[in-house]
Amino acid sequence: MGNQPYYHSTRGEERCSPKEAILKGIASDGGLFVWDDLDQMQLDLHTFLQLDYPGMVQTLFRRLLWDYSEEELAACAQAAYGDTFDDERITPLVFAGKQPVLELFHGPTSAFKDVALCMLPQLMSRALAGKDEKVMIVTATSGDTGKAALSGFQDAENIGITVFYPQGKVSAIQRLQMVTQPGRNVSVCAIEGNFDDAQSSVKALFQSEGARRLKEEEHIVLSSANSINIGRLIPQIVYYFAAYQQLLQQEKIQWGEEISFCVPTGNFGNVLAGYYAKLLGLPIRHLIVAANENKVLDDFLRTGIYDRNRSFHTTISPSMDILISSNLERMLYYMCGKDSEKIRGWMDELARVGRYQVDEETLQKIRNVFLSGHCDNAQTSLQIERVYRSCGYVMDPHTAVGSYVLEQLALTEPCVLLSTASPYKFTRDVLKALQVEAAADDFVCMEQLSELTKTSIPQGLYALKSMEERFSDVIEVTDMEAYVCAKAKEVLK
Ligand SMILES: N[C@@H](CCOP(=O)(O)O)C(=O)O
Repeated sequence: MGNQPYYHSTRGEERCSPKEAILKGIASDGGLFVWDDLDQMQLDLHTFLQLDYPGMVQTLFRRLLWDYSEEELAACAQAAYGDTFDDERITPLVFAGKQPVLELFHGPTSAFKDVALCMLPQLMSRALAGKDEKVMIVTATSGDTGKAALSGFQDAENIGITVFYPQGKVSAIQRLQMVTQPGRNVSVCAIEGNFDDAQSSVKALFQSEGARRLKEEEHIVLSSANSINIGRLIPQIVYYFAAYQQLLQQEKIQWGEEISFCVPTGNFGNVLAGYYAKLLGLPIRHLIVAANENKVLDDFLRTGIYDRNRSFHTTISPSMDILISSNLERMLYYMCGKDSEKIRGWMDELARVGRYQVDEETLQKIRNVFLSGHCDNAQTSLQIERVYRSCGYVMDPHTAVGSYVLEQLALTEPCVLLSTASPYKFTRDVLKALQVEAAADDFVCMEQLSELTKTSIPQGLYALKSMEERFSDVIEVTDMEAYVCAKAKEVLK
């Protein structure tokens, strides 16, 4: 395979081709798949930035997903981005006053997850083709991934999907988006616990007796639609380049000028994609990790100590209510000199005592790129209001967290704020922030917000009004393994 990137576990030797890594989702030792030569595969920016969005996707994937044929990549790009987004730029760059904002929510479910989850099912189906196996996708969500994954995998051949969300800890619209999902191969279930409980149990499931038996007896393998799967992560790299391209086109920056990105962060997948874009040659100065009250990452970036032993806060930016940030492991891998033993040690400590401390050299390298800050609920609301009053731009609470943190840092270089979801997914909290008395009905709230701000309600969200709720299961975390095994047999029979 020459210089082709073989993916291997952050925690050891296990190696896979791209298709195998996508099918597996997570390595057998619990680590995440990475490729070592990422920083030696710089893209030719002059050529790359001339391409349209699908062209950038194909060029990048040709490098990183080398076992897909040209025909497969072209078909994947067409299916994912042909006519699924409501803006032909896919991720349009707009301005809130002087602040550049990359809107990532123009896909079918109105969250940034769509950019990758319109693509992952395409990649997964082609990786599965010709195999005597079926795949059960198991996904944990704190609100946005779940719906985007359900929508992307709906009725995919030989693939089933189960989504677990924390009961009472997602927005009303996020819940409705999931529990009304059509499709013969989908299931949705609430768990008694928080996102971390769901995600940890999903990871453990891959090593479980249930998974072993599904594979042996039913030829069903488990995979993931979370950003632990490299097939989820790679499509997200592209929009960092798209942002740079649009800034150049709008003559806001000079060719080669370094810029920064501010990323509302929970599971660290989105901001990690930005780091990968940097390693691939995009002139990025800083990546800003913006946290809500669950500020485990902000504390880590300040002290080098990752400590999840703290209270879990349920906030108005629920998709970021996370204390175990999975993809940090991949960033640490690159920053600590690609030392799997170190990673294994830190991740073992995290699992055993909920805490680890990185060495000073690694921390310095990290802080050279990553800055951070946090924002509480009250500041989030105030920020939504302040931005709206100052320039008429209406942002969702996650984007507002980023906006607040960015303002606190007062950087000198141009910085793009990533807007991760439509405000209409969080209408009640946005109206409250704008000092409007919200109606009891969520769809009237959408109309109120639309009237007030003269913005359009995303069709997919308003359509929920007439959709039937299909899923009402609520289970204990300890029952997740049995639930997935039963659903896999049911939907993939
Ligand atoms: N913020 C996410 C949590 C899962 O993150 P992912 O990027 O790893 O899928 C959500 O909204 O579900």
